[in-house]
Amino acid sequence: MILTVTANPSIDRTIELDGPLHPGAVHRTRSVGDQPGGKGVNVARVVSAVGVDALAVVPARPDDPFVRHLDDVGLHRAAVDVACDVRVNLTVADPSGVTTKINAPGAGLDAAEAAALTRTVVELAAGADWLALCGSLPPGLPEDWYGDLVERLRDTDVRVAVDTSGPALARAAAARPGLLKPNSEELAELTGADAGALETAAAHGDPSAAADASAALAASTSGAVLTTLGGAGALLATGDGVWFATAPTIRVRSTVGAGDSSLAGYLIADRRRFAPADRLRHAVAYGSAAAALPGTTPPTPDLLDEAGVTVTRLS
Ligand SMILES: Nc1ncnc2c1ncn2[C@@H]1O[C@H](COP(=O)(O)OP(=O)(O)O)[C@@H](O)[C@H]1O
Ligand SMILES: O=P(O)(O)OC[C@H]1O[C@](O)(COP(=O)(O)O)[C@@H](O)[C@@H]1O
Repeated sequence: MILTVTANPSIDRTIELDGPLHPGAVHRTRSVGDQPGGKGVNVARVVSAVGVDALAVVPARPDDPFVRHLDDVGLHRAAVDVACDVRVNLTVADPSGVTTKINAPGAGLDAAEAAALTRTVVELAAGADWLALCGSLPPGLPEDWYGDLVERLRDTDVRVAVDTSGPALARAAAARPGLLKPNSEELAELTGADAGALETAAAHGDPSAAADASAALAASTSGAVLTTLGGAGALLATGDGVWFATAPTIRVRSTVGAGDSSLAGYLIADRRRFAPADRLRHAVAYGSAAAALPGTTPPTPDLLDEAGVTVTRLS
């Protein structure tokens, strides 16, 4: 079973415009739709769509509209009761595929709610193969919440993956999780590299700077590092080597949830005991399939273009 934790879930509201977004202008919408979101929710939706058991832990009141959205998509969930409303995150998508995200900070958890969330995660982790700790932390959870969970679960059978950003990512990386899923900006935050330069060089066929940074991070955690590079593809660094995969050519509809789908693809492939190059191929195929879908829609296996992904071993 793959257990995901979304400490700061969201209702993802996608607004599709009929033309390009111009700050200060009046726009007309082509469509507006809501989906349950937050990184761990997205990972669990992709994993369950292939028939692998997934359970999403979220803090949410039973009568929160977010829970109704989860039920609508049939996701198995463990909702920890909290007082506040789940946030609404906005995605503004223009017809050319440019997406602008506006994320709210999220509702605060009080000390009792935070303790209940931690207890639930630790209890459920006992029955999981992977625990994916995903997304930003809401007010009320300390920056080292993910790092503490990694340390607390170190001597158990569950393997822990972390996909977050900022100080929570730095703390989690220092706790040495089994898998980290940074994008180029997060890799840059952790290693001091220039994010734009990493992604641009990789897009021009030179992933060496991102590969070196990923390998250094993997060496410091003794785990795997799956670095996604947007349209340039992704890298996998482990103690056994570094692999680079290009992304298939797609028509981008919404990149929201693309990174989460990459992580899900990697976990699905790991559950199937694929070799590293094929875990990476799967991750990229899932990420790109998600980017070709509107809003936060999770990709299904029939949409994967694995043949369009070229994997090269770099070291
Ligand atoms: N323009 C694009 N063309 C093809 N694939 C893309 C594009 N943008 C993103 N992807 C896919 O989505 C994955 C994750 O994207 P990225 O932007 O790095 O993640 P995050 O959402 O975490 O920032 C990439 O590795 C790639 O497979
Ligand atoms: O927790 P954060 O960092 O605010 O991000 C939450 C947002 O990220 C998403 O999980 C999408 O993530 P990715 O685009 O990185 O895959 C949305 O569903 C959600 O609105």
